[in-house]
Amino acid sequence: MIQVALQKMGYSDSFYELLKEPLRFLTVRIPVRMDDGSVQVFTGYRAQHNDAVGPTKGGIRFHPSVAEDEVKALAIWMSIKCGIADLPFGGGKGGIQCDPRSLSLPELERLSRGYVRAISQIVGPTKDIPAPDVFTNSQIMAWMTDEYSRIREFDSPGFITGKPIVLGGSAGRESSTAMGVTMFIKESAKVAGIDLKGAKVIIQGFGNAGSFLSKFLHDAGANIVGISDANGALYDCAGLDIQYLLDRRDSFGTVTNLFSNTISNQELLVKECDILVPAAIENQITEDNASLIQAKIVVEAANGPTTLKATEILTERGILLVPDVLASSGGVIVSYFEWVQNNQGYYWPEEEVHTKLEQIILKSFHNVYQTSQQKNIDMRLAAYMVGLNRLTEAIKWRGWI
Ligand SMILES: NC(=O)C1=CN([C@@H]2O[C@H](COP(=O)(O)OP(=O)(O)OC[C@H]3O[C@@H](n4cnc5c(N)ncnc54)[C@H](O)[C@@H]3O)[C@@H](O)[C@H]2O)C=CC1
Ligand SMILES: O=C(O)CCC(=O)C(=O)O
Repeated sequence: MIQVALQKMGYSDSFYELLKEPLRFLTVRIPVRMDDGSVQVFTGYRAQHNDAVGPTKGGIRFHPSVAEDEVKALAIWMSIKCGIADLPFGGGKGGIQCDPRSLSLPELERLSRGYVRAISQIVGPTKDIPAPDVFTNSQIMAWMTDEYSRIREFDSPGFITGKPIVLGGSAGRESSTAMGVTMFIKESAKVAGIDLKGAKVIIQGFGNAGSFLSKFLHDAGANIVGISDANGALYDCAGLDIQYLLDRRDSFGTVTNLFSNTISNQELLVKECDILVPAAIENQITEDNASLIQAKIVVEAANGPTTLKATEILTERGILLVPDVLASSGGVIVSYFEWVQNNQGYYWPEEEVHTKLEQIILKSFHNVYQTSQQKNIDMRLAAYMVGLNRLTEAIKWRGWI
């Protein structure tokens, strides 16, 4: 995508050579004392895609399938995402190969602190600012802030975002990814001529992004007919009882294990709906199921849920696809606000955060949508062209190319 976008923008191959890989990539090994006295060694990564625009920024994922290529791709997507929202950041991302669901809280704390010790040389408020992602949360950000502050010997809230409010977190950050997706859904429903009231919505993933989203859309009058988690999915064309599901989900976004009438994640994606929101992991909509998707709009809350071949199939079928680098930007936008507030030591009320978030989201959506209309290209390619603009300009001004 980067190559195609750069060619369309008239940039030389040198730009692609520079941007096709992260500038820096660190692999670390983290020894953790387990509760039974044994030591387990975990592998972690931190990728910094490009810092021409400013410090790199992006979440940390704890998941059994975290891999080098995945972390690199996620860091590159963060550069595009920050570019579209016009934030003064490049892209970064981190991850630890682990299953936090099988760790005790003390083990999780030791692992989180060990990771910060291992990457502390290359991160920091003016270098690279992490945040939550899959299976990480504000508690983990709090331990990480504390560890980093101890290493540096001063309180450093600007080292990481997604913190609890009492440690310098921003009002609205926890629900910001979903709030952003909700705003994108409202705008895309308008251009697709869909009334959100009564629209049937399927959401894959019931964690931070998916669960808040189900609440916001339900409150906006949409009918949530399907949800899922790592164990399975629930579908009811008459609509699910969202409040009941929210009350019963665990801290890892799992709820379907309480039901016997579940279907698989793959079955859920092709069920009847108006709006489909993948909000879990990568590579869920592929050439195997893209022709079976029944939604009129697909809004990617997750990073990388749709392959490029599937993007082509959906576009040919006239389905409006709002790509990840645009649709999931609410989180990093409010993370930027959190970092700004930490740097100022002055904190904004939630309404101010929402107003500022909405301004950026509306501008981003219409920039990308208009580019796609004017150039007759799909929203993903348009998003890459908009997102690469600031980065390529910064590279030129710095004289790197
Ligand atoms: N948390 C944030 O601020 C942001 C998250 N995202 C993206 O949104 C997606 C979801 O992230 P979060 O909600 O933060 O994570 P989370 O850890 O809070 O929730 C993840 C959800 O996905 C489900 N899941 C995990 N593995 C799965 C599998 N193999 N198949 C189906 N479902 C599975 C989990 O059961 C859970 O319901 C990810 O792609 C993440 O990168 C994007 C932007 C910001
Ligand atoms: O909030 C952030 O800084 C990054 C969020 C993130 O990892 C993402 O948008 O994928």
